[in-house]
Amino acid sequence: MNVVTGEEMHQIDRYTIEEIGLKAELLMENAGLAFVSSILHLMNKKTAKIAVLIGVGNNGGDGFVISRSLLEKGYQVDVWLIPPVKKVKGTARYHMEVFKKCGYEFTSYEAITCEDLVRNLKGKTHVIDAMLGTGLVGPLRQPYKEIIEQVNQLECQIISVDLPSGLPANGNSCITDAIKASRTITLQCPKLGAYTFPSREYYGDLTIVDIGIPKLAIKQIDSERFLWTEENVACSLPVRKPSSHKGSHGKGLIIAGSRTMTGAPILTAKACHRLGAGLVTLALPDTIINTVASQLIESTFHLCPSVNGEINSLNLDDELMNRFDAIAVGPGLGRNNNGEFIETLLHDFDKPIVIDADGLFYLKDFLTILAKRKGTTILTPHLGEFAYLINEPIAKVEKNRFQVSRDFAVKYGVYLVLKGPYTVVTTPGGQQFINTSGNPSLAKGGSGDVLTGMVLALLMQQKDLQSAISNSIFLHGMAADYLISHEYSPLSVMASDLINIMPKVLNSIQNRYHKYR
Ligand SMILES: NC(=O)C1=CN([C@@H]2O[C@H](COP(=O)(O)OP(=O)(O)OC[C@H]3O[C@@H](n4cnc5c(N)ncnc54)[C@H](OP(=O)(O)O)[C@@H]3O)[C@@H](O)[C@H]2O)[C@H](O)CC1
Ligand SMILES: [K+]
Repeated sequence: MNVVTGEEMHQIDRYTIEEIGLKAELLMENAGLAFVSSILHLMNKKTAKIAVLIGVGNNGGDGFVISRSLLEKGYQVDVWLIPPVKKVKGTARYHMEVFKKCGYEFTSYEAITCEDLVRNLKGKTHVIDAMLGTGLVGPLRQPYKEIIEQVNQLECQIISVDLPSGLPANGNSCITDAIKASRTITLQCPKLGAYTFPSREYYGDLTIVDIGIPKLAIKQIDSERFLWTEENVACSLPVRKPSSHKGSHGKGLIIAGSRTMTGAPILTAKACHRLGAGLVTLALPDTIINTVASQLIESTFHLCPSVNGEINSLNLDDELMNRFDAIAVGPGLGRNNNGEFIETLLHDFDKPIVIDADGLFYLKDFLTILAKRKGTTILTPHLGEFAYLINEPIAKVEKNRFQVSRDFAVKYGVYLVLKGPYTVVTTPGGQQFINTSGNPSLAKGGSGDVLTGMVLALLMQQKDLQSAISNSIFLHGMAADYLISHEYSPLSVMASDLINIMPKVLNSIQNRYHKYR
């Protein structure tokens, strides 16, 4: 599913209307009806008292269709038109006339004061925000500003049409005043701002509804941003052939661990086994082998000479190294040596390498080598690690995370996994895939180590690397979602729980989508 900017959405609308010939009035009707179908379950017809706030443009036009549809169904609805009536034009005007001809009325904000409106809204159970949508330009003007300030203080449910009014669709501009919705029903394509912070916090729960825009119109924009959903995972997870053997599912090497971080290699290796890797070897500092090996019965081990309890060199000749199909390096390595073995890997190993955690810390010194590397490289930083890697403040990375991660991935020819809420995977070609699973229970030590093992496992089993990476991230988040919907709280989930619950997560996805198997 494409994730679009406001401008891209307008291009899609234009193509649908002008080239394909679907009438704007019909699209608006579809939009309003799809919105209503998706909220009916939230409203009790006997007790719901609904207000619809209608703006000057087509978002307001959707509001007229929504109001008519709810009134036709017998709901109690008060409708408020915010701009002067004469300013309502085009498709919105058409639906305003239809609304009136059906015998319904609205109150014009022009004729009353803000206090009158607020008094009325205080008695409502639901306010539908159809004031402003993707056509917002610049800082919010009056009278929307004063109305939005008041609406945000109400205690009722606020449901926004397409996006919360006052919020820029693209998310990265400065937010002054915007509706703080309890729920947003987005029309056809999710907007970029819904996956950017702090913009996302204004959306509340997000639902995306189909309003009948043809796929061909969406293809025209040549967008490079997509959502990666459960359905994408279900259709692309590897299926084992009856004739397969352990060599068919990859031989992975994990270079991890140090004297003070013995848990990281255990988590990474266990997660890698759990997601189906054929063989997993752990390269560890020689001093911690007993501690780690006692927790891992499925892995084999390679001992590396250590200094200060951290790996100092790999002690792997080319032949030995090239027996592996992929390598993951970084979890719990420590930062007290010079990390020259990372340079060796980048030079000598031409198959996929996943670099995480302290591996990324060392990588900063070898970025020129990274840019020249022929083999595939996958970097999995969180915001802080990425900000350090590119020498920028965290706040700047957060605000422009789509742009900065794209710039980096294209410049260095890597797959960049920028972790956090709505983790973004950027391919070396610049396409971006936004993850839709997960919850704040993942913000805990060890959860990144688990993800690294999962990425390593799937990339050895799937031809398409982007699917392999996005699937690992989705399953990792889905494990956290599964846990908190089954008696865990976001406080209690531990990284090892993600690994332990994975069989149930895989089963649930495979059962639900058995048509793809
Ligand atoms: N996705 C679809 O296919 C469909 C979407 N629909 C809905 O249409 C809106 C987008 O409609 P549009 O008319 O382009 O935009 P808005 O509804 O946001 O209104 C734009 C007008 O708002 C005024 N404006 C702009 N910026 C500000 C501001 N900062 N402060 C106050 N007012 C502002 C301005 O009007 P003026 O008269 O004041 O100049 C703009 O012209 C989309 O979001 C969907 O909800 C269609 O229904 C169907 C298809
Ligand atoms: K809106």
